[in-house]
Amino acid sequence: MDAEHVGDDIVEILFTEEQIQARIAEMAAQIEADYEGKDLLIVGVLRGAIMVIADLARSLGRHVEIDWMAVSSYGSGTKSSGVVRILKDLDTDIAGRHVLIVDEIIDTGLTLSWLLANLTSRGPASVEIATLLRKPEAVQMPIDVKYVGWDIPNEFVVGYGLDYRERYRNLRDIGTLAPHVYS
Ligand SMILES: O=P(O)(O)OC[C@H]1O[C@H](OP(=O)(O)OP(=O)(O)O)[C@H](O)[C@@H]1O
Ligand code: HPA
Ligand SMILES: [Mg+2]
Repeated sequence: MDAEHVGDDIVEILFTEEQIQARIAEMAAQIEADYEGKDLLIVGVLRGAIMVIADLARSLGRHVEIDWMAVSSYGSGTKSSGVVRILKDLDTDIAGRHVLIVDEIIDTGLTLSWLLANLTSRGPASVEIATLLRKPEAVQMPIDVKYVGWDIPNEFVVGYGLDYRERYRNLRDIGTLAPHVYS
């Protein structure tokens, strides 16, 4: 039977709402310092990054433009398919712009290494990556990531934008899903 409450299938909370907000504020301070005097375009990776972008952008006390790309490599499962598809491209011409790609998780690295190459080919002044979470043990495609919230173990996590079959994105905390949900 379906769980009634969004938190019902969470076995362990890894990061609470408060911890997430505090870490994002620290990342925002670092980004502000690094981009002082430069224009900044944040590229959010739909759909998982919606919460990070909403909170990171509001933690920045400076002007910032936000655009979105939708790519998908996971479909409905817990394993990357390795094939990245553009579902929605940027509306902005990024040539000559300082671009910061923001996502909520780097797992195998396939999505962001592909996106980094794709955006780099458009001639931006700079491209960097910020991610709230990274799984060092899962990486198949090493990438330079300038801003990382936390490195986490190789477990499937949900909440704060992260989904399993489109559910749990609206959980305020980040946690691990009970294996019975997907096994
Ligand atoms: O490092 P990787 O193994 O490539 O995994 C990371 C990517 O996978 C998830 O997106 P997903 O394709 O599930 O789309 P979603 O954001 O709509 O959930 C997540 O939001 C990252 O963008
Ligand atoms: O651990 C994860 N949880 C949810 N979505 C994901 N996409 C890549 N890794 C994950
Ligand atoms: Mg997903």
